[in-house]
Amino acid sequence: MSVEVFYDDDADLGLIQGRTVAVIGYGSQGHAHALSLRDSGVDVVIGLPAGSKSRPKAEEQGLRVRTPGEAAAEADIIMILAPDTAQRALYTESIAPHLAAGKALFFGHGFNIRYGLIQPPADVDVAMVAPKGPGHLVRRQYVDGKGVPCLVAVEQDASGNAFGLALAYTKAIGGTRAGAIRTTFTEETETDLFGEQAVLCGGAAALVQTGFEVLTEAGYAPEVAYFECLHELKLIVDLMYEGGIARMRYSISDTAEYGDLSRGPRVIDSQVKERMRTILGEIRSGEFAREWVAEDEAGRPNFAKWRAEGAAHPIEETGSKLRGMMSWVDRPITETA
Ligand SMILES: NC(=O)C1=CN([C@@H]2O[C@H](COP(=O)(O)OP(=O)(O)OC[C@H]3O[C@@H](n4cnc5c(N)ncnc54)[C@H](OP(=O)(O)O)[C@@H]3O)[C@@H](O)[C@H]2O)C=CC1
Ligand SMILES: CC[C@](O)(C(C)=O)C(=O)O
Ligand SMILES: [Mg+2]
Ligand SMILES: [Mg+2]
Repeated sequence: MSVEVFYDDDADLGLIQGRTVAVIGYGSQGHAHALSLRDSGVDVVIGLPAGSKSRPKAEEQGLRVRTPGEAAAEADIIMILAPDTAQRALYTESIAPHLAAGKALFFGHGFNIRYGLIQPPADVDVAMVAPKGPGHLVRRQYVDGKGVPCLVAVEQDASGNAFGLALAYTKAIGGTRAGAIRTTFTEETETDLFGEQAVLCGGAAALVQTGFEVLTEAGYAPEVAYFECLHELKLIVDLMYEGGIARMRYSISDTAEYGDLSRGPRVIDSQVKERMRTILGEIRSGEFAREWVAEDEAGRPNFAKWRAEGAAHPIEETGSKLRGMMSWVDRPITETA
């Protein structure tokens, strides 16, 4: 592999065990990091605003909960796991006043550092530990004695051992059991945004909706179109997840495979690839970040409109009826700890 990968034996838990970590935010990632850090012998304090609905959840787990400013003040390492759009104001109001030489500022995603929205002082370590999976999986794997691979990066090495400290943190949440890959804030941020926009979320959702529209507009039953364009996608993606595209092609019929090989490149053609390059260009130039920050500051009018349009798409009504027939689907996502 061309990347550097680090495992448990490369990381020294002792670097973090004697120190206090403030986990700011207790959502998907925050709860997983906090509980696993605590179970790894790290002193953890949670930072949440007074009215946060996450407070009772953290307190039920026996965690010490303070305001973000109080938590930042008492911690040596401050991990920001609040929503990306909340981080700039949170940093300015509650974290920056409590930073001092020798402290470390950690992130779970590089957005605010990559786009200069947060500019920490030169005498603190700035690092990232970004698990490559949702927080509930991160916690479940840790509890099962396993781990989710993490991307680890250092933006600023004031102490001379910021990477060692980040690896110790990664070990404490189980990441080095699976492997920690060294990257940069720039690489993590740009690839994460590209993946979610062009392929995983934006690309996949538009592909599913468009396929459903083509079938239903041609007169096919929405229920049948739903199965073909959305429901079965999970079966196909699970095969890819387990063994790559090759395994998926091994498992499907020859008829499906011939259709895949001959028609797939006609759907996702060179023009789509060119538009993907444009989207990557907007991410790299900062255009997307500026647009998203402005949208957020304006109260998210387009976000709300597009979200409502998506929720009103006919595929949602069809899906909600069909999922009612499948007792194993629609299970709420519950925390395992
Ligand atoms: N979700 C994921 O799987 C992944 C997320 N990340 C990154 O992790 C970070 C956190 O994301 P995620 O866990 O999804 O976030 P969530 O939306 O799940 O949780 C956010 C948490 O932050 C709290 N919060 C909201 N505003 C503030 C504030 N001003 N100060 C302090 N806490 C606040 C929320 O409290 P309340 O409940 O009251 O709203 C909630 O507890 C982001 O940088 C994200 O990009 C990285 C990898 C994967
Ligand atoms: C794919 C979406 C993601 O990037 C993630 C869970 O990794 C996110 O920002 O939520
Ligand atoms: Mg991601
Ligand atoms: Mg993301």
